[in-house]
Formats: sequence, C-alpha cells, structure tokens
Amino acid sequence: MEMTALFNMQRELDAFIEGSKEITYDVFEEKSLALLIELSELANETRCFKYWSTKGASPQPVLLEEFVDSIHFMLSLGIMKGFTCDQWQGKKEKVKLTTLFIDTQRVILQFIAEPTQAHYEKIWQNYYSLAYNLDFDAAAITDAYIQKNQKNYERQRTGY
Ligand SMILES: O=c1ccn([C@H]2C[C@H](O)[C@@H](COP(=O)(O)OP(=O)(O)OP(=O)(O)O)O2)c(=O)[nH]1
Repeated sequence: MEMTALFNMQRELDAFIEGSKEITYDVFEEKSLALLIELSELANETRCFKYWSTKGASPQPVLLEEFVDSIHFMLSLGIMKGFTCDQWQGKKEKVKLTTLFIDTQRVILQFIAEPTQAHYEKIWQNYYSLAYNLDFDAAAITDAYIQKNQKNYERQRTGY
C-alpha cells in the first residue's frame, strides 16, 4: 500500500493540532502511549481474548475506526523521528489474534526504548498482519483514515 499521501495528511493534521493546542514540548512519549492505548482499544473491540464471554466482536466500522486511530499515531511518530514506510507490506497469514496483539505491544515497546527505522518498520509489519487478520483492505483503511483525519480537524475547531 502506498503511504505518501497519508504521511502528508498526517503532517498537516499534526501541525494543526500542535498549533491549536500550542504544544511546545516533545510529545514522543505521549504519542507512544497513545499508540499502545489505541492498540488495546482495538483488541478490546475485537473481544478476541475474552474466553469468558460469548459476545462477539464489535461491527467492522467500529474496529476500523480504532485501527485508523493507531495509524494516525504510527504516521505521527514516524514524522517526529524522520522515519518512513513508503510501501506498507507484511505477511498474509491467518494467526491467533491475541498472540498478534501481544506481539504488537512488544514491538511498540521496543520502538519506544530504541526508536530506529528498523523497529518502526517492524510495527508497520505487525499492523499489516492485524489488517489482514481483521479483513481490512487498503481502500477501506484509506477511506477510514481520511474520515477520521477530517473528524480530528472538526474536533479541534469545536474546542475538543
Ligand atoms: O498529534 C496528534 C494527536 C492526536 N491525533 C489523532 C489520532 C487519533 O485519531 C485521535 C485521538 O484518538 P481518539 O479519537 O480516540 O481520541 P480520544 O481523546 O481518546 O477520544 P475520546 O475522548 O472520544 O475517547 O487524534 C493526531 O493525529 N495527532
């Protein structure tokens, strides 16, 4: 998946948010924690680990919105550190979701401890697997990203 357009949209959104909230300090840790939380919110909506319950996953649009919140913070962290992901690729392999969520938490924590391009790419690969295992295709992700990106502007404008 081609990512240049999304990186550009994210750069503009970040500048808008940081301007409107007058952010003058380094928010790398804040964005990193936000990413971990968005990942957990997605896991929670899939309910994949809730062996104690018979209730199923939330509807696909709910999962997709949680997913693209993570994508916002992934793009944003890359922009902060000068890292890219020109072609988003990964494995097309059905795996156990719970294991994949834990592994993704692990690679995010690795990146936070040591923010390198290699660690950054590893997170993108995990998110590719998440997308594949949750049946999101490139077009659906792009559409949902654009929609949430617009919503984020509206929220800033309405004093969120
Ligand atoms: O510098 C930033 C800060 C935030 N966001 C975006 C990412 C995400 O899409 C949204 C924050 O997530 P969410 O919408 O879940 O925010 P929340 O404050 O947790 O929402 P709620 O109060 O509805 O739970 O803001 C950015 O893109 N760049």
